[in-house]
Amino acid sequence: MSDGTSNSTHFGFKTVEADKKADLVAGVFHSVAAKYDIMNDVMSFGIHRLWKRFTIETAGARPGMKVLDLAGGTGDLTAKFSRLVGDRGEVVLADINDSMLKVGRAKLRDLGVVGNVSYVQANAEALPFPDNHFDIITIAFGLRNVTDKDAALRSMQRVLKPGGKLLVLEFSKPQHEVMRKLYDLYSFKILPKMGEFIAQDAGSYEYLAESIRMHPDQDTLKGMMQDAGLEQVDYINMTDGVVALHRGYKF
Ligand SMILES: C[S@@+](CC[C@H](N)C(=O)[O-])C[C@H]1O[C@@H](n2cnc3c(N)ncnc32)[C@H](O)[C@@H]1O
Repeated sequence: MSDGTSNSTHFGFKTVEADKKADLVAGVFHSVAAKYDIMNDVMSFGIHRLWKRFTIETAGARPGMKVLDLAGGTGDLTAKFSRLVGDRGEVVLADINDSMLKVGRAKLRDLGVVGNVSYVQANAEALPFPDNHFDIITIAFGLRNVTDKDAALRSMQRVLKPGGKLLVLEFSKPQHEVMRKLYDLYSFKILPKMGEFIAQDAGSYEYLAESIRMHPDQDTLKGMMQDAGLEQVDYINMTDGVVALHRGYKF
């Protein structure tokens, strides 16, 4: 999100020129791509699988639907959607980063997820799809990395079909002080050390912790989705609000 008064934005806790952020984010994901899946399991103690499972259940994908897994990375959601929409359906895994797309495509092929999945390198801020195209759009742990989040939400609203649903799964604000303190301790003291030990990359995991703190909280994101034209927007906190699933419709 630009700060509105200048051409600057946040990259974690740093203030950077808005047009530099995408390259900095690209550096992070080129660096973590190969170890992304193992790090997700280790860092979240496997809980990211439950957050994603709940997202899939909330999406309500049915045979024949068109689904966009935006910022889809290594394709955890795509794999599940592919089975749900079946041969008549279509899943597009879109991501700005070719390293993440390559890891995702190789993983899904190994899992036998082929036929109804396509891969597109795209920036969430300017989606290369027609208006009113998808029944469901998900963006999981992607939005906080996007420079212009408002433009991205407008772009998602544009490509959603009338009656379609947008789900934003993202880190958010823990609801209780005790949880906030524990979470800070974990994020700033332990997480970068795990990143160094497992992926030899403390910097990327420092960015992860910082980018989470800079991301809009539950109600701010809800307002941003409404401003982008989404309706009946609500959210569900998971793990005390460490993560929230926001849902909005286009009518
Ligand atoms: C933390 S990963 C999440 C991957 C996957 N959705 C998941 O939940 O495991 C964030 C992804 O967002 C992608 N990304 C960052 N900025 C983006 C943008 N502007 N447009 C599209 N994808 C973007 C990154 O390349 C990365 O693959």
